[in-house]
Amino acid sequence: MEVEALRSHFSLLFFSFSISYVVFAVLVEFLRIRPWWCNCAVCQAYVTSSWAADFDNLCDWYTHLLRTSPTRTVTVHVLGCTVTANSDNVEHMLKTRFDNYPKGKPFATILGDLLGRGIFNVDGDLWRFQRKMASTELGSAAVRAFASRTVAAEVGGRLLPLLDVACECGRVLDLQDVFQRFAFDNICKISFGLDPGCFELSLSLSEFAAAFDKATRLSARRATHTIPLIWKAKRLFNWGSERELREAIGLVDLLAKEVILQRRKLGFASDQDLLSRFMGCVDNDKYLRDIVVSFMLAGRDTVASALTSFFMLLSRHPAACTAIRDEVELIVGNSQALPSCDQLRKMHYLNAAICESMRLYPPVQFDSKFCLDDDVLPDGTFVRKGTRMTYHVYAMGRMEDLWGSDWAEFRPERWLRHTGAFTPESPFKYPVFQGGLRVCLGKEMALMEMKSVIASVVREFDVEVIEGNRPPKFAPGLTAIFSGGLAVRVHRRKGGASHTGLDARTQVLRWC
Ligand code: HEM
Repeated sequence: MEVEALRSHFSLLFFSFSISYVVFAVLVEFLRIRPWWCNCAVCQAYVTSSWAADFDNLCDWYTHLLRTSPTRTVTVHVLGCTVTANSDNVEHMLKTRFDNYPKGKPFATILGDLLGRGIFNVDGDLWRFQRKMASTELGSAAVRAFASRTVAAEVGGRLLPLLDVACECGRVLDLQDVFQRFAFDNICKISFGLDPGCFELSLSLSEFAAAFDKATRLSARRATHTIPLIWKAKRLFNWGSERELREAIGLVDLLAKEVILQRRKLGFASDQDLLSRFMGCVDNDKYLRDIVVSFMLAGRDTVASALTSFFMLLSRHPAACTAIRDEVELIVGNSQALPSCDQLRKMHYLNAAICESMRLYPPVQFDSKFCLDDDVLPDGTFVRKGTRMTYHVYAMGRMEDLWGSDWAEFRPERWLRHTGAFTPESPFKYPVFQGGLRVCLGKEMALMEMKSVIASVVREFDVEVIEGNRPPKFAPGLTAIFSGGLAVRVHRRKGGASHTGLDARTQVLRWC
């Protein structure tokens, strides 16, 4: 009887606590500056999703809004978000008034379950510590050389043999999936000193990859709610998408745990990879898990997305493909060896083609910060304290005032001087790798990785994109992933070397 009474007391207590929490959260939500309802045309189009009648992707709708705004800045009141495609505003946020535009607490809450205290999700000392460690590591000559050897081994030992096998059996490949596996292997080897082939996991790597995709997609979805209380309540009661997210993050945790375990097994004191360095000064496994997940996210989807859209564009621009082949032949000659780092550095046209492709299809389509104190942007827009301030990279690559009237054309030449030398653009006009104090730390590595893949693949294969002229549809998420992937058929070019030795076939099996 006493147990029964205790149980009903406990239930009552839990019930009252939940109700009080919900009432408290509702109050907090309503006291915020953000209106939860707004009749303006932009907010109505957002709330009712009527934009979808005219645009394939949300990013295309934002591009249209920003193009028609005289300041290239718009506000979506129901999201408490100001979006800009104005390069002066971007410089203001990322450099001039960096301290007024941190990631902020709301962002940390939205991505907190997935990224925890990893570099993407923190400000202040936690960010400075991780940035210092990572930039020392990724900037060192030894790591650059190691990264270049690793990428060459992945290209020669796994990627090219896989394409060979696909050629032989006339198989249709999802190129996006192939590049995700390739980029995942690379980031694990370079950042953690581990080959995913050695992981001892209860599920296959593709099941973990699917969980990773789901976790990023559902985390990003939180930011699209006009009333954040909805996802917070769902999380509290472990309902629907929030339950799915919790399960997916559970698998991501298992994968990160395995990475840390393997690194410990192999010993980390003498190793030079990024994770070993962090392990030398961090003894908190949850913090190490957050660091591992952030680097997986940084290195896998961004590079895979950039390579996938590159091959999609190349299939529509045969002249650019010929120009890349000519450049590779001129620099590498008839040698069967993969291009070296020095040779890749000399490929100016290829560099230009990659930048041009990411102008139209940036892997990170937009990025947000939070305004700490009331501010006025260079274009005169007033930004109230607590506003989410987003710079829209995808829209910026499509602005006539930034790129000229031929902005819609894929034209690598716009990045080349008359001498043929590559000329970079201001990172605030082209914030594909962000700019200012939090500029991407993996930029050079990513460019080397992409050049190595493209130079090696176009030399030996023709990549035919199946039904390649449809505009791509992006899956919602933190990076630009094509929903449905990119279906291709690969054909070996005359004189292309075969990579299908027995050894290579065994390697390929892991990716099939
Ligand atoms: C094409 C490939 C890539 C693109 C387009 C890209 C783009 C970006 C962008 C836009 C940010 C800013 C994100 C934010 O603050 O919210 C960023 C940050 C970062 N990226 Fe990359 N990235 C790429 C590849 C890589 C790779 C391969 C690494 C590998 C190590 C990497 C490591 C990082 C790190 C550590 C940061 C955080 C910097 C900080 O907050 O101080 N990225 N990247």
